[in-house]
Amino acid sequence: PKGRGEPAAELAVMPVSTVYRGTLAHSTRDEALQILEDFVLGVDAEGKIAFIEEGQNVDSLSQTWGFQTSDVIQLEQHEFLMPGMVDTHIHASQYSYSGTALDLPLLDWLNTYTFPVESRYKDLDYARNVYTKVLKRTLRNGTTTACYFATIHTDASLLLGQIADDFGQRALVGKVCMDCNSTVPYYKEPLKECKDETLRFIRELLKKEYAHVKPVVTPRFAVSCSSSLLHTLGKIAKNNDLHIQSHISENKEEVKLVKQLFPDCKSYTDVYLKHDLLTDKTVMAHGCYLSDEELKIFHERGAAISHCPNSNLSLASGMLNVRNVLNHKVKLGLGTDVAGGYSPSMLDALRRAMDTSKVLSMQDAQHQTLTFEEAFRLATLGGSEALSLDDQTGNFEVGKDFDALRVNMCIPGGPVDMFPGQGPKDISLLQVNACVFDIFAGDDRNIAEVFVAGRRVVPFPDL
Ligand SMILES: Nc1nc2[nH]cnc2c(=O)[nH]1
Ligand SMILES: [Zn+2]
Repeated sequence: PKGRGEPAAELAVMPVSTVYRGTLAHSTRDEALQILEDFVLGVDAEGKIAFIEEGQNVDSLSQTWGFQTSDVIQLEQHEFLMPGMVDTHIHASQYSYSGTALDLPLLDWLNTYTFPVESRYKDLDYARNVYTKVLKRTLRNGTTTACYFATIHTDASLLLGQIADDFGQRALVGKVCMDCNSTVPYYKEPLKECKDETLRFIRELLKKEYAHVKPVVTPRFAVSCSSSLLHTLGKIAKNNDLHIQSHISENKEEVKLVKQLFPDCKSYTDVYLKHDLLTDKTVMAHGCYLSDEELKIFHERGAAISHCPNSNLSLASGMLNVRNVLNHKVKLGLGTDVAGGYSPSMLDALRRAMDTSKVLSMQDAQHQTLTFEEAFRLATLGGSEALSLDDQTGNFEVGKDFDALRVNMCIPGGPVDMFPGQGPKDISLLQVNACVFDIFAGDDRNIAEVFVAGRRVVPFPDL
């Protein structure tokens, strides 16, 4: 296979620009967490992974790929590289009030806090300030790919795309579509305007030809959208082969309301299915109350779920049974769902996913608890699969983009204490594993560098 021995012919002409040597931790199809001790990883001039080989081969690799062994970046024993994390569901516009306003259930929360705040993004200066901060905050926390909800405002949504490109994050950006809102009537668009503006958003964002920022068709959720709008958006996504994102079965009241609003549909899933919104490029947030039958439809369509455990707990919405979703072979990633979730950190999402699974285990002794390794996979490779971006990112594979975090568990003033061995030669595999597992207790202080497609995006350059 490529990257094991000789470079593939088509890669041979591409010189490597950076080579790392040390511990790599990532997920594969077969292994939730694979820890490769003393490996070398080469990144080519296009930011793609050129080779991944055992460290002892460094001399022959240097000849094959034309680099100096003295230029190899040696990671310390308390450092490792892991894939950048994929936030499959985050409301960039809600970052301005994250950490507050978590005292109401979903529908009241939307009406009381969310819609009034989102209406402010008509003001591009307001939008620029919040969107710049959310980009910096998520990147610093190791989110190399984010799937964003913006607001109903086209120009502010385009601005979010531009800021993501400026900072170098891989992003799907959605202009929010909603034509129903009886409680906060100033925050919606008439159907025709919503359609025209969505088309303008897609056209203008694609015209920019950003390397890693793409539009995603974004009906807010079935409650906020007429059947005509849902049909229109299904068609737009199909005609332009675009991603789709929305919310589904997050909260019991919401599920009840959707049943009333769409009496001809068999289930919440059926609403999206009937409107051509359930494709292999769809990611639906939450899904706490999906039936097994609905999960089967997700599997058949290749549609994904974004598990947002912080939000599910903070808004007391429900608990997704991740084990059941995985058993149905439905694509699954993690989302922060800022600001229903109070933390923009994917490490927090990883921890909350495990907490939720442990609560389910307390309630049902038969429940098979999610492991750290599985949660790690959901935060990285699982997320890239959920967004159908796993051909480009999600783990360390030759040919994929180098989206990576350089993690340092011994950062001065950091949140965890490490007790490493005496030196690189003495370190046992157990200690290497312990180092990787410590990221579970780590935070952004431990994320020393962040790379997207080979470009170093953290620490921030002076923009
Ligand atoms: N958590 C959450 N759920 C939603 N359902 C519809 N809109 C939203 C939102 O903004 N956040
Ligand atoms: Zn959401």
